[in-house]
Amino acid sequence: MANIAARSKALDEKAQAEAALDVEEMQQAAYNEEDDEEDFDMDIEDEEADGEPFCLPTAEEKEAESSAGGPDVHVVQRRMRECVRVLGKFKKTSGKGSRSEYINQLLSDISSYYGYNEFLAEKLFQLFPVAEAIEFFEANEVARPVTIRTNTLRTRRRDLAQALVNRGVNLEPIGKWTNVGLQVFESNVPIGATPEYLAGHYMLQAASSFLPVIALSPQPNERVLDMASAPGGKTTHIAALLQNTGVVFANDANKARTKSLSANIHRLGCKNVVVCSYDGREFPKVMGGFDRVLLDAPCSGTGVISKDSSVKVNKSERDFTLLAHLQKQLILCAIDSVSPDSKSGGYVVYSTCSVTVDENESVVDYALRKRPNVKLVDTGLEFGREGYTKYRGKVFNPSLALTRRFYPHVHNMDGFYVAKFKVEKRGKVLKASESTNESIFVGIEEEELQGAQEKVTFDDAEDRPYLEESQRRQEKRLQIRRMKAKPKALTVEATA
Ligand SMILES: C[S@@+](CC[C@H](N)C(=O)[O-])C[C@H]1O[C@@H](n2cnc3c(N)ncnc32)[C@H](O)[C@@H]1O
Repeated sequence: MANIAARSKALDEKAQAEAALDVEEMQQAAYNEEDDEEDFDMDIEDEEADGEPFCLPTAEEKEAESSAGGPDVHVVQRRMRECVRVLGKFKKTSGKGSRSEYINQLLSDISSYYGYNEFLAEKLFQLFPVAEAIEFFEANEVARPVTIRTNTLRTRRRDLAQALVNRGVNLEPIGKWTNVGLQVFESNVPIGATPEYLAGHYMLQAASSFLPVIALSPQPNERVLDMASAPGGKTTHIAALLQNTGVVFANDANKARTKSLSANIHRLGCKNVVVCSYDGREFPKVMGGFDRVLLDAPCSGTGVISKDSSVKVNKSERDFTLLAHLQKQLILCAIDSVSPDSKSGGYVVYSTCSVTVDENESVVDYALRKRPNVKLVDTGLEFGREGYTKYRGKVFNPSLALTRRFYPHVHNMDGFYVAKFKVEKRGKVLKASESTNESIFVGIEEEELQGAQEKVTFDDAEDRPYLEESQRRQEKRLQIRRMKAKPKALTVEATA
């Protein structure tokens, strides 16, 4: 009896959790609807003028599509547009089928049209309201502007711009937020082989890559660790901001990649850099007490798909789990490598060129929970969207709003994420209260904390429910797809 009662309680709890998720999905749908209305008014009018009502394809139509080697590109385009329109106006459209049927159709069309595996298409789709998701996928098909960073150790931006203009390069400053960046519109010469390039007057660097270093804001004479640094775009930027004073330890676990790192350091005339090759998780045992640490973490690269389209098909759920695991270990080591007694610093910047929440907010939130002596601070960046404080049932520390997200379709730069932490003195530890998320000071013995911090452990149990939930949902979707793929007569028979 006790067993039955326990099972029934568990089932009730599960049903409650599912109901809560449904409410969340409906809220998200309503939010999407509000957001989509403005953008899609034009399309709606166009389609209505056609007078052709839109229906999802039947199982027979889909079978015909797949036996013809996949759907016609124009059919897919129209269907995506229609699904976005229907989803944007879902309550007002008396279309056949449920919201999830339209979403499944749209996801399947996004995968085939843009060439993503279904898992990644869905993961990225979930980040945005429906219409915006399409803008994101579209932006990934277009190359970002070519940008360069002036190496202020060798020249000034004005002089560099003049020298390049004289060679037939058409360029302009990137924007007010950087005083070293130039955007190249066209060039008569290969921009990676000009005499100025060879003389180290600039670095060919994506605009988004400037952001973590601007947030880090290294000050002259500081000791800085760049934990994952090859090929050195950010290391050389740090060295320049230090004006060749202090010291930058440029580390990368991949020894082969330290060759290009060293080459860039020499070309750009950085005299304050020491190159080393450790697994980042060995810090601070190898060396600690830094004023600032940059962790530009190894990531899935979902922010740079326009540069590397292989990401579309080669990333699985397991990759994201393993990457997040590594990122969580690295971020704790980065924090522990900072000296809380630093007079001028005491900061860690965490960045990725990925847009997924697993690799960004989840990692930062984890660090806040595991290291009560750190807090998030303003990145100092003038633009970028706020990081998520809630995402698909996960609730993060409210201070995650201080972190910044950058997107190709919004900022015309690679997708990027930047978070900045201040590391406090360990004797006076900031601890997030579990119930309120408010920060309170609690005294923790220095030794106790050191002991707790020596071993970087990873909380596998924490991610398990999310993995299980995602697996359950994936199975449910597959089931729906299988049912839809069955011939109609059979489906009727089975349900009768
Ligand atoms: C995003 S890239 C760094 C780009 C670099 N910061 C720049 O601006 O040029 C990530 C780097 O992390 C390195 N890496 C991967 N695992 C690592 C680990 N466990 N410890 C340190 N570095 C690691 C990779 O070799 C790769 O060079």
